[in-house]
Amino acid sequence: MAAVNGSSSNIQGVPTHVKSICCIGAGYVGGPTCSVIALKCPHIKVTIVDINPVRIAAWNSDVLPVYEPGLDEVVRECRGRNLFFSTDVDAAIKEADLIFVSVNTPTKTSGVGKGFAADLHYVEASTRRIASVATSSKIIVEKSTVPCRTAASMRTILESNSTFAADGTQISFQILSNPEFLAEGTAIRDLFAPDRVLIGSLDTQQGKAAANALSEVYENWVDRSKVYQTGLWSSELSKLAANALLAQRISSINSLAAICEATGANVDEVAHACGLDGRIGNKFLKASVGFGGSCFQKDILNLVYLSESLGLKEVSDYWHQVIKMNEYSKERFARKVVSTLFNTITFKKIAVLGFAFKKDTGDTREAAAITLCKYFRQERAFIAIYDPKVTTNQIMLDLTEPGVVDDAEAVRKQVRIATSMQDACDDAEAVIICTEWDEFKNASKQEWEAIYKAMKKPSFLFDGRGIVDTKMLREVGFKVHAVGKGPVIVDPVWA
Ligand SMILES: NC(=O)c1ccc[n+]([C@@H]2O[C@H](COP(=O)([O-])OP(=O)(O)OC[C@H]3O[C@@H](n4cnc5c(N)ncnc54)[C@H](O)[C@@H]3O)[C@@H](O)[C@H]2O)c1
Ligand SMILES: O=c1ccn([C@@H]2O[C@H](COP(=O)(O)OP(=O)(O)O[C@H]3O[C@H](CO)[C@@H](O)[C@H](O)[C@H]3O)[C@@H](O)[C@H]2O)c(=O)[nH]1
Repeated sequence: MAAVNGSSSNIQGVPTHVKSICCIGAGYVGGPTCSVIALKCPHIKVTIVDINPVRIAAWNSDVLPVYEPGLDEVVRECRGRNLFFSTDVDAAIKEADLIFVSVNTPTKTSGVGKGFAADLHYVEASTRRIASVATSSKIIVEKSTVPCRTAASMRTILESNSTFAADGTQISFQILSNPEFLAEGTAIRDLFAPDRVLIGSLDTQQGKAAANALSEVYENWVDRSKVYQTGLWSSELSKLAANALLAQRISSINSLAAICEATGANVDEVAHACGLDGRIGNKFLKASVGFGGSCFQKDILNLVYLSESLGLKEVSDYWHQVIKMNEYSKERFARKVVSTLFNTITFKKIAVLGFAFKKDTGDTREAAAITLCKYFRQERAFIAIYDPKVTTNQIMLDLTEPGVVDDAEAVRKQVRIATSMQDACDDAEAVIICTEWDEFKNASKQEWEAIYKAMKKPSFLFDGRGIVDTKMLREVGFKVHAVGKGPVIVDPVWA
């Protein structure tokens, strides 16, 4: 293996051929994204750093902190070769000629913009760290999802604090926006073959040179035609816009699911019929209990806040409705469970299949299952949860109300973590499918028969993801409710 280190050439202080990359933030984005860069660019040294030593230790172990199909193989191939995970943030900053800032940007929980605006203090801390330790010119890349014009704040911080290199020349920073579009569960596939790579830069010679240097990194495996260079603000806004448009489709189909249930129409048929129109397209029209994940809600709230700050109240109200519809979908589903179980689930056992916000990830951020389980807890049900990837600790943490005395103990009494579908469903009155894991989707008729046999009668099944064969399950004996597919048939004479 050739040496991966070495200094790069530059145009007016902008590194033009990237040799060393630092990624600040070893999370769901920084870890997989920069591991794939290391795999595809063996001539570049990639160091992923984080202030969280537990996370870094996990990245250096056999059990990575992020579950993603294909990620283990990527990391195994490059780690120790040109991919390194470290807590030494300063050393990695100093060595790099390009730095990805890939830290978390959660919704603010206090202060101005509470509940809507993005909390940018992790981005600012990283930027200040770069400014204080850098001893050479660098390209700084916003990978985190940020509000429009964040790059301007970063630039001000960097320029106000920039120092001199060893040869006496002032060091300079070029800021790029390069939002990430990967979806969890398919991150490696998405990174290997992205629909597009978006790079925003200032419209200056140095800005363009920096954008070209980053483009050159991606062109090691992505066709140049897929790299789209724009202005900085368009790039920042495009990330929020893309997520808002995707989430809007889900809220739209979920609103139609409610109409389907009231009329007897089938939402899958409606989605298919609409999706056949090339202008509409068939993707992202799967009705569900509601969308989850760390991004959609956070980024739309960010867009709502941005619009309101700009005095665009109607625009802000418009996007806020996407979130409200999602909340309504989750609540409508939970209410359906209670009303179908004869208006009470107190002391009844409810089996919840799936806790992650989607399949093929262990991530539970904003998962619909959390909202449902909290609702069931308030109705004083006993809950048995099975998820193939989410840990017991994570589930207990997610269901415990912060600040409520003894709630952790109460959760332990009310919630049991099961080891299999069958284990969760034994003696239950109802099964609730919250995540579309293949294990649930592909369960055989015999498996469902065994589950049915072990449940209380009547046995109800609520499919929040539209994945099971409702006809087959009705043959087995279940009373089935699937989102957007008509009313629950409790008594066959009503059929
Ligand atoms: N999760 C996704 O699928 C996804 C996809 C696209 C974009 N994004 C965006 O990417 C960003 C990161 O998301 P994530 O899911 O990876 O978050 P994450 O919480 O999993 O990871 C962020 C990491 O940054 C670290 N960090 C925070 N401040 C730091 C600092 N000053 N120095 C070093 N490390 C620091 C944290 O310890 C954490 O490990 C967010 O802005 C998010 O909106 C996420
Ligand atoms: O037709 C659909 C598609 C998705 N979902 C749900 O929507 C949520 C989000 O799914 P998905 O978008 O596949 O996963 P994320 O990892 O949240 O990815 C989104 O958020 C990322 C973070 O910004 C972006 O990078 C991705 O492009 C964007 O798809 C999940 O709960 C899904 O179950 C539906 O209910 N119906």
